[in-house]
Amino acid sequence: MSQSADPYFALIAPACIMLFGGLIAVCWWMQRKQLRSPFLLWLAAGYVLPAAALMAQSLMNDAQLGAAAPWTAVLYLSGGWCIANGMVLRIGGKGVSVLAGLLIGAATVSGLYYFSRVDDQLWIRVQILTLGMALQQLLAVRYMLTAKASADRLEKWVFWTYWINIAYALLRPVAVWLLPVQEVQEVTRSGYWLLTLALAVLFSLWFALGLLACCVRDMLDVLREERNRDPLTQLLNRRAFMECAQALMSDARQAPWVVVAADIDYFKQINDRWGHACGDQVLRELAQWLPRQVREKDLVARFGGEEFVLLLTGVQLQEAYVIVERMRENLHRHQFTMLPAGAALTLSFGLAPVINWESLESAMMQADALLYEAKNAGRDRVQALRGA
Ligand SMILES: Nc1nc2c(ncn2[C@@H]2O[C@H](COP(=O)(O)OP(=O)(O)OP(=O)(O)O)[C@@H](O)[C@H]2O)c(=O)[nH]1
Repeated sequence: MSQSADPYFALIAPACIMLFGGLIAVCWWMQRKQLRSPFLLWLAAGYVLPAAALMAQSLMNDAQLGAAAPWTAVLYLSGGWCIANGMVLRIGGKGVSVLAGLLIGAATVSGLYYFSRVDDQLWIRVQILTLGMALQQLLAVRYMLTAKASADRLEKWVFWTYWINIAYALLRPVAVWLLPVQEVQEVTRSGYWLLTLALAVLFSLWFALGLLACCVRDMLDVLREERNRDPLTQLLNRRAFMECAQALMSDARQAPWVVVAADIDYFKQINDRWGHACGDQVLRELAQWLPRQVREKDLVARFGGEEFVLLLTGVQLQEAYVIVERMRENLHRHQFTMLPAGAALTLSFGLAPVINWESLESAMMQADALLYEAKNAGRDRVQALRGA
């Protein structure tokens, strides 16, 4: 690299790697509030550190390369460890062993120190460093092999390109070794050498591209979730409820359906007596309790205030009435954490059958009207269409 006619030309590869590291760091910044996001910082470091080392080396002459070898190696090896750690955190692991990383690092740097200060051997240094980096990345393999295989194409891309990077890091020294060139200086100036180097950079960027695509996909998922969820309870909001209902009702095998309008009784008194924060906590807890009362394919949404809407799937109105009546009774026995023992919380319900997607809006209006009938009849009761 240092022998290049124009050393600044050699900065292109490390600049590209640095750019990818920077882009991954930007993804981390945008997702930093997500619990899982720190893995992105490790992956960004895994690109930035080796890129910095490669940049520095691109501007060095042979003597400087030898003198700086242990220091630049620390950057390369730390980068390899950061990538492995990021990969393990990404799949939900606790990270790779620091001790193993330090041991590999110490052994590699000692070898490099010897072959730069005691016996200056560029070729052996290159081999030792490549092996050290591959070993750092191999630390993630145990976790990756035990992780559940993902069916997602982007995840597969990231998984396999990681393997390709490790395999190539292990094979590259062998491939170069087989070259019929005796003098190391000739090797490092040969087109073949540069090709193997370019391939290493290419595989690494290919892997980073997959990672970035996953980051963008994850960000879009988060945005979609935020758009679809009620921020207080994390239940579906009205818009998402309608979207999900339309998708559900496009499958006639799921028919018939019943829409349920539910509203907390005297919720204002809870706010007034125990404070708005207590009211919020009651809403959150109720939002966790409601889905447990129905089946997984049923929809549960909060339309605002203390009003919830459910869409029960594959049930006649009579069956739905039994389900909701049981729900109403179960609620009497539920102790809300923020409410004093014995403080009752009740719901009033209105139920209306839904024939198809086109009739959902009118069924929701019927359920709403029935809910207010239930309120007027004394609350804590279930009101369904008479004669249905
Ligand atoms: N804590 C909290 N309160 C809310 C929220 N949204 C609406 N409320 C309150 O819910 C109360 C609803 O009051 P009302 O419409 O009179 O209904 P209610 O007291 O439940 O009486 P009925 O529905 O007639 O049984 C109001 O005091 C609102 O301020 C919320 O997100 N958090």
